[in-house]
Amino acid sequence: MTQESILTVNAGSSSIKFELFELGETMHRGLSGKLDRIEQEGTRLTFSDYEHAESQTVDCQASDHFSAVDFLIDWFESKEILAGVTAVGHRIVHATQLAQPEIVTPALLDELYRDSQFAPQHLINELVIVEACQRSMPNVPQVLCFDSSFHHTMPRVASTLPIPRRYEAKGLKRYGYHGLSYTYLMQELQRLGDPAASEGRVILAHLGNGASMAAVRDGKCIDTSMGFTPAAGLPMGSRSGDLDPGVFSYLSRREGLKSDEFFDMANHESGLLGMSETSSDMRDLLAIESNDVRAAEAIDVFCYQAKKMIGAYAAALGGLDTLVFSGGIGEHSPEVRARICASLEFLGIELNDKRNADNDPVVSPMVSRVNVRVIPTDEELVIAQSVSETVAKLDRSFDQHSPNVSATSATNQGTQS
Ligand SMILES: Nc1ncnc2c1ncn2[C@@H]1O[C@H](COP(=O)(O)OP(=O)(O)O)[C@@H](O)[C@H]1O
Ligand SMILES: CC(=O)OP(=O)(O)O
Ligand SMILES: [Mg+2]
Repeated sequence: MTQESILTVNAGSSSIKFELFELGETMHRGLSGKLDRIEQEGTRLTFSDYEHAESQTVDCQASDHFSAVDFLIDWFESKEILAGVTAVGHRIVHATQLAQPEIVTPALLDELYRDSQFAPQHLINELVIVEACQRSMPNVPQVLCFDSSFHHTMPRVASTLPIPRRYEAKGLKRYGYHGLSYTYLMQELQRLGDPAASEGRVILAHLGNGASMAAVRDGKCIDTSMGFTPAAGLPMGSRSGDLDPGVFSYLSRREGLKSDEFFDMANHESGLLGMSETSSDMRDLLAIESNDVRAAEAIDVFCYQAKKMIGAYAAALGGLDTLVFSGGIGEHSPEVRARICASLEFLGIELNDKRNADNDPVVSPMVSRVNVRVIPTDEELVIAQSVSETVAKLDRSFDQHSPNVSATSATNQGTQS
């Protein structure tokens, strides 16, 4: 019998991650993988089974995101991965209004395509893969899980952009992203028994290729560093983060830079990559910084801006109880955590060198005013949980209206033989 499962899809600007959660009495992790380096040299698919953790790699001949999606769906079908899939969950970075996961409808897809300029590097890529999954699994519910939902609790003082009021009616405000990661981190804080999870002042630092922070008071987000688009806030792998608006007007007047060129510069050529002129990857820069002043400066700017953001959020929260590092850099780099936290003792932030070097779950000393934690994020689990809850709700409403129909019985008849 085919194993029933939920498929999660997390499409980013240059990668698509997926994972199967097998359904039984409890959910079990199955196959997972990542198609990365999309639109670069050497696009490849790496996958592994949870049980047999050794990963395998397949080369992918894809010139753009669209052909990479086709490649992935063909690979799923060739491996008969989709036959048991009863629901698919997608990470969608932006939805202007929606606070809860939603089952996709044609009207919702149209609305998201209309809004795609809110997150131009992400949203189109994500919607293309939703449609590909719909074509391949026409009878399977596709659940959209929104990054921006986590930040709906932000007060107006944090979400309002200081530009003429008329633009707000057109949707120009600060939305915030990385919300699925933040949802997981708050869930973990709760599970670990950290009292600040429900009552207290928490800063969550998701430092990956994209980087942001969120300030959370009594379990609710009150501010976050990404804003109208995911290009705002901290410097990132290749995104600038916050920029003086004068930079665009100056470059457009002096160098004739067009808005599309400015977009590419700020999103693809800036951040660690732009400052180091070498790489957007923190590991590469840490490896060469002792001999390369540009790499050293790029890391310094990244850590300095992160430190300032912590100071700003401690002020917004009226103090700090817990600081969480996550994302590829936050989880794996003792050096970056140490540089960010240096001289923040006045806020109660201290690191224990040994624990920090070991990437321990708690990297602050045993007795410390602020708990400094390292929590590996798990956006996939949040997506799978949301799918399971959303489909259960759908089942209940089917049960009320039509007792013989069940959404979870809708396995992928489109690909089953
Ligand atoms: N051991 C490490 N030390 C420093 N940086 C690391 C380490 N491992 C991963 N990283 C960095 O994490 C970043 C990628 O983060 P990740 O969260 O995996 O990215 P994505 O946003 O694509 O999900 C890269 O800059 C990478 O260099
Ligand atoms: C929203 C965002 O920046 O996501 P990522 O870090 O996955 O690029
Ligand atoms: Mg990520």
